[in-house]
Amino acid sequence: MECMSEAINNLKLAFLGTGSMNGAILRGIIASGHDPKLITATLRSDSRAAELRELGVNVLVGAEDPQANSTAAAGADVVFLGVKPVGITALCDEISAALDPASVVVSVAAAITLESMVAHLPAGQPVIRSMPNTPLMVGAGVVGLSPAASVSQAQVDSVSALFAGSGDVHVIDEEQQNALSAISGSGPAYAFYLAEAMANAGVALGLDEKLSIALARATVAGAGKMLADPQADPAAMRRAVTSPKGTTERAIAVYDEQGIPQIIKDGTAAAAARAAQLSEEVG
Ligand SMILES: NC(=O)C1=CN([C@@H]2O[C@H](COP(=O)(O)OP(=O)(O)OC[C@H]3O[C@@H](n4cnc5c(N)ncnc54)[C@H](O)[C@@H]3O)[C@@H](O)[C@H]2O)C=CC1
Ligand SMILES: O=C(O)[C@@H]1CCC=N1
Repeated sequence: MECMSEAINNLKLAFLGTGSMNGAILRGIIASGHDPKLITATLRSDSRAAELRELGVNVLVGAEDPQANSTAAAGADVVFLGVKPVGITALCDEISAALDPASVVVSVAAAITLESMVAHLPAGQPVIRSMPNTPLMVGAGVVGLSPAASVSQAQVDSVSALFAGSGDVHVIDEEQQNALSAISGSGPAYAFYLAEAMANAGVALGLDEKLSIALARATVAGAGKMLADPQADPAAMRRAVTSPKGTTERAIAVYDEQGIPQIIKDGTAAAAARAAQLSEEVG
């Protein structure tokens, strides 16, 4: 593992389209010790360039330099594609001539299949479909990786090690990507939604809004920290808070009666179905 961390420490990285998701991966990788001087990030406009430059990374802005993505990709060992799904194949076309045959292309886009990327990259180019999540930026993320047949085990290990400094890595069959996306890719939004709903509920119970937001935020964050233990059992932890004939029991009974578990199933099924639909539309 020490050898692997030495090997990945020298990798040159390119982040093409450095918005929320690529920005979170980049921050996680820097926080885990990667030299920012080995990283080049591109943006379409310069509105976020200053904050990226403050991290010590090289920033190229497409509006000022039409070659920005190709320049960043050239000579990079790993090239993260972080634009919206609809822009991924065009970005593959744009950078194809600049890519080194040994560079590993890692797409973070929902729904865009390996097959569609392979069709827009040079023959045999190593490419990985990934589904990360934004908590990577605080070292508490999750990512699912699905490598194409062109990717060697050593390359899978390198990309896994890059992510492993800031989160859990799961190598999965591509068929599972839409389901993983519905749970861990979108999942941070569900936790934030719960915090929002709890804050609003506190206000309805008469709490001051600022206090209610502070309570909801710290409670969801604290519960998340407890869940971070790999041995944590969410059901057992819920039961530990739920005293027989106590207050929590009443709340959970209402949630069960109103079908919250089924509602969560329906929501994640809708997210996975949307990914499949997006694959048809743009993949
Ligand atoms: N936001 C999230 O939590 C997650 C997002 N994703 C995936 O990440 C991808 C990006 O999503 P977000 O980061 O949320 O969007 P975003 O809009 O925050 O970031 C996209 C960035 O790409 C830039 N961009 C667009 N076209 C470009 C081009 N041709 N060259 C260089 N830069 C360009 C935009 O200016 C923007 O900064 C999507 O494909 C999405 O499916 C995956 C998992 C989670
Ligand atoms: O909402 C989306 O489409 C992306 C993929 C998972 C999280 N955000």
